[in-house]
Amino acid sequence: MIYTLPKGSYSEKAAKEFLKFLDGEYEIGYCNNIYEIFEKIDRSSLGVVPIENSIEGSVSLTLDLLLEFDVKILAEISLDIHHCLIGYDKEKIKIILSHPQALAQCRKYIKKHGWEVKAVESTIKAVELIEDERYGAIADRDVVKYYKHLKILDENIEDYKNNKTRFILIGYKKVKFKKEFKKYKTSIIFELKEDKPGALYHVLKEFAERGINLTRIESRPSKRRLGTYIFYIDYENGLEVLNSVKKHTTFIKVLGRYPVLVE
Ligand SMILES: O=C(O)C(=O)Cc1ccccc1
Repeated sequence: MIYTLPKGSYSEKAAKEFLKFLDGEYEIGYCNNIYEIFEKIDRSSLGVVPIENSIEGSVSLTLDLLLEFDVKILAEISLDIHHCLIGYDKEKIKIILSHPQALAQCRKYIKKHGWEVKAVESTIKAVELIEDERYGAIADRDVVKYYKHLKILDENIEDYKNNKTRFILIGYKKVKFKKEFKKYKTSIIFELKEDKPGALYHVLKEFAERGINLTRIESRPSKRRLGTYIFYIDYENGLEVLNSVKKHTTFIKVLGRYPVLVE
């Protein structure tokens, strides 16, 4: 099984993209939300979740769950995301529903129309909640194949061009791909040992001195005390810097070294 968000979701599109590269047969299992995907994955199954968008930034729930669950990141792909307005009659819409990421990527468009906003757990949940012409949803154009009573009322409504979302393949088992890939990334989570000037610099210095390119660095609340953080770093290629980083941290979690299948 490969678990993802509901049929017609962007995450399902990403799961189908991963399956093109994966060795072996997988049935797609549909979950209502990202948390459920992490809960469902076991030693023999995989999951696909969104992790970062070019307009809105990281999917913080995914980042938090990567710390909470012992899953590994096995691969990543980036997909172009073109949002559509789905419903009955654009002129009669009062409330817009969608996943928080989709709402944020269309913030200007929504504000221009003065609509109320309701965040739900997926773009497909949003489409399912369109009770009457007062409601509109932001989702992929293909959803009207599954919800034939609804129409595409507007297209490419995202606020900025080149809107891309990075999706990760997650699981507990090693997977085989149908071909070799050149570009690899490693993702780690760590907490700084000391809260003093230069503490983060000393970690970054370990990468800089080895000429290792960081592709992402982000801090998330530690959830233990206001003002204390954990850090997420993605960097190109290998694991060789980890022993040097470890001495500056209270803990370090290696999420995986994995191929970038589609940029
Ligand atoms: O709800 C979906 O369809 C998802 O896959 C989550 C999402 C929402 C907006 C952009 C990318 C992924």
